[in-house]
Amino acid sequence: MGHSCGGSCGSDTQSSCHGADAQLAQQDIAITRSLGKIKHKILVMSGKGGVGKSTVAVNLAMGLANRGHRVGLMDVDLHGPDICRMLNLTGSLQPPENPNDLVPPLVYSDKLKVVSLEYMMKDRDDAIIWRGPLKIQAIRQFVADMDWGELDYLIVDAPPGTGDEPLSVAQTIPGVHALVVTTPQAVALADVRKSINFCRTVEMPVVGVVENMSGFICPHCGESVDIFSTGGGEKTARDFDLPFLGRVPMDPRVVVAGDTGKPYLSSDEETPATKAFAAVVDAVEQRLPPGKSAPTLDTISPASGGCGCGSGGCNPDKCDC
Ligand SMILES: Nc1ncnc2c1ncn2[C@@H]1O[C@H](COP(=O)(O)OP(=O)(O)OP(=O)(O)O)[C@@H](O)[C@H]1O
Repeated sequence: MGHSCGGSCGSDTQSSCHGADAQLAQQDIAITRSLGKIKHKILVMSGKGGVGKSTVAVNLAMGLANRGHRVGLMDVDLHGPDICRMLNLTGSLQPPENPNDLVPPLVYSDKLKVVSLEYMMKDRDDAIIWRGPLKIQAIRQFVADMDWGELDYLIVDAPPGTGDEPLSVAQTIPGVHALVVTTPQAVALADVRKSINFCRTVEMPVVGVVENMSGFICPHCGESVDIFSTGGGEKTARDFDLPFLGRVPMDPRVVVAGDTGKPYLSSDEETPATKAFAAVVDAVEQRLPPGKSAPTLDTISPASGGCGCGSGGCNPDKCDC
């Protein structure tokens, strides 16, 4: 009969516990190998569902790729993976010829590669009912197995909230920065503050806040109507001493673009929404320049003295106030 392992792995036997440790260590090596040639990794987060996180992720990826940067887009939203639909990508991931090789992502264009956890489902309309540890393991495996090659940016779309998926990404992808998407109304802003505090807790630097669905531009008279109010995202960014990356208005063409699988930024049309998305891309490029490695927590989310005091948390290692 086997004896219980004294560690925290919950394994029945010491040998299987050590086996699991070795497997995790192997996976860590594979993750480092898979992510080693990627300059910047950005996790697109939101406190609340339906605020346009996937829309921002797709258009950010598209905008960066349009400027000639090599971009990867990874959908780890197990419960509602939308990225492939938004890009009209219908292919499936092909296993490499040599089973020891990494899996090539789908190719959207020569500058944009895409993978989605959707490809782990037998039927894309199936609902996923997985407990936390299984989700964490799936995300680790997914990151470890992908052959991204050299990239300037990897954009990761996670489900809303501060659950297992964003936590797994924060813990699995070294050097990842969060980009927080919100809408301007008070209920969304309350949730976004939780997201920012989550980032502080897991020590994930925040590249900035985007306020989506900020005003509706009437297609008839061109006047802006503040359906969900406006300016709340910018104020929240200011309150937390974080960069504000821009405000994207509501535009029915954004919905059509997502539903028909043509990212809005792929159109040549100049509208307030395309200009706003382009401004967000400018801000990301400026804060995380493609030719440079990622700045540190202190430079990206400056707080008083760099310690976070007065803006949602204090890191005692850095605090001398
Ligand atoms: N600026 C915008 N103008 C008009 N519609 C928008 C805008 N941004 C997003 N939408 C629409 O809002 C809906 C929700 O967007 P999206 O799926 O990107 O949100 P999400 O936050 O990723 O959702 P989920 O919580 O399900 O992951 C979609 O129909 C999308 O087309």
